[in-house]
Amino acid sequence: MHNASPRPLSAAKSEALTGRARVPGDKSISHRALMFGGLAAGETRITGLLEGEDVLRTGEAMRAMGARIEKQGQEWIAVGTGNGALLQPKDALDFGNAGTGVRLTMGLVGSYDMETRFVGDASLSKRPMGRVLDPLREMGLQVVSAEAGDRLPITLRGPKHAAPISYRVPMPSAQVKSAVLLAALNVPGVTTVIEPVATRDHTEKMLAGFGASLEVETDADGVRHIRIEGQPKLTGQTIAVPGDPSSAAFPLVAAVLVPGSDVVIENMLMNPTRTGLVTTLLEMGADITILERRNEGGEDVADLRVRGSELKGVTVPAERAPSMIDEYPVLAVAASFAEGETRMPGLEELRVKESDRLSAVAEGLKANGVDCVEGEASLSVTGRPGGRGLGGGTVSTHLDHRIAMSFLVMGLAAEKPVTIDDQAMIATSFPDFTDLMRRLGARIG
Ligand SMILES: O=C(O)C1=C[C@@H](OP(=O)(O)O)[C@@H](O)[C@H](O)C1
Ligand SMILES: C=C(OP(=O)(O)O)C(=O)O
Repeated sequence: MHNASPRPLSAAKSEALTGRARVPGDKSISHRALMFGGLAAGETRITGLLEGEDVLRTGEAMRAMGARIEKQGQEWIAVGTGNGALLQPKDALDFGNAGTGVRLTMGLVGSYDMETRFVGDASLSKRPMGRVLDPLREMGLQVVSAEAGDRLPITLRGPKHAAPISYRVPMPSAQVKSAVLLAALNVPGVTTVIEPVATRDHTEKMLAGFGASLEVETDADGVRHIRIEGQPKLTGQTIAVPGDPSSAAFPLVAAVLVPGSDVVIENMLMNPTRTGLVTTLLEMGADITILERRNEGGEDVADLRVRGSELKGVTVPAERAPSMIDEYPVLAVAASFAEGETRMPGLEELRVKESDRLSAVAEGLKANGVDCVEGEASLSVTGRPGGRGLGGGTVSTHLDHRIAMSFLVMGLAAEKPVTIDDQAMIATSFPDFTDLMRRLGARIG
C-alpha cells in the first residue's frame, strides 16, 4: 500500500490560526467499536468512526472472521457473528501499520480453536508481539510460527480448551491488558487482569456497555484488578465516537505556538486516561479553556478554546506518561518553543511504537536546531521562545504518523520551514490532517 515513492511535505511560519475544527473519531474507541460490534449479536451503529487506515484494517479483519461491516450514509453498521462465534480467516490478516489492531485481534482470536496468520508493514514487523503472546500462551495458545523475538509474520493456533488466567501486566500497556480481556471472552470462568499502572480504559468501559460481566476494583496502592466472566452474551450497541485527543493534540499545540491564534477544537474526548497533554500544556502556561464539558455515550467530551501562548518549561511527572503516551512527540515540539527546559522522564514505551519515537524525536529536533538530550527513557528539551533560529531541517518520519504531524506543527511556528520526508503515514490515524490545518490558516504544502 505504501510502496509508492516518498512524498515530502513542508510547513512554514504561519499567520495566526483561527476557526473551529472537529478532529476525527478516537482511534482506540473506533478499533474497539468494530471489534465488539463484529462479535456481538445484532446490529451496532457507529457514528464518528475514524476512517483511518489502521481502523479500516480492523474492519477488514472482522469481516474475514464472519462479521458484516458496512457504511450506510454517515453511519457504520456492524452485524456481529453473535454467540462468540468467529470463523477461521482464509487469508492472513494484514494490519498494515496498526499496533492496536494486531495486538487486540491476537487476543480476540487467541482463545479460539483455529489458526490465524498475522502480517503487517515494515514498521509493525519490527514491533514486539511477545507482550501479548506471553499471557495467551498461558491460556493455551500455540505460536505456530513467528519471526525472531516474537515478531510478525506470526501464525497462531488457539487451544481446544482455553484456561482462564490471572495476569499482571508487566508494562503500562492498554493493548496488552485488552488482549487478555478479549481472549477471556471465549474462555469459561473468570479471567483476572492486574494492572499496576492505569492505562486507557476503553476496553473495560465498552465491553461492559456491550453486556459483558466485568468488575474493576482499585486497591489501596492504586493497582487495578479487572475480573471478567467468560462467554458473555454481547449485544449490539449505538456508539457515537468522540474526537480523538491524540489527533486534537496537533491543532491544539499549533494554536498554542503560533502567536495570535484563537482556535476551538470541538467534541474532544476528555476521559482522564487520555488528557495528560492538556494538563501538561496548562502547567506550561498555555491558554486553553475547557468549554461545554458534557457526557455523551458514557464518555466526557468538551470543546477546547486555545489561544497563542508563551510557554515555560516544566518537568512532566513520569506517572502521567500513560495518559499522554502518543502525545510526547508533539509535546517535545511545544517544549522547543518554551522558556527554559522541559524534562520528560518515564518514556521507555516510546521505544516500541511505530518508530523508536525517542530517537526519532531527538533526531528531528536536532535537525531543526533544538537543543535536546535523549536519555535511555527520557528526553529533555531546552526551548527557544519565539522559535528563533529553529527550523530549516528535513525530518525522517520512519513510517510514523505522529513524527510526521508533530514536525509539520513545528514548521508553523519556527523561523525557517520544516520538511518531513514522507507524508504517507498520516492517513493511518488522521487522513484529513493537512486540509484541516490549512483551513485554520496553516501554511502546509
Ligand atoms: O489500546 C489502545 O488503543 C492504544 C494503546 C497505546 O499503546 P500501548 O498499549 O502499547 O501503550 C497507544 O499507544 C495506542 O496508540 C493505542
Ligand atoms: C502507538 C500508536 O498506535 P498503534 O500502537 O496502534 O500502532 C499511535 O497511534 O501513536
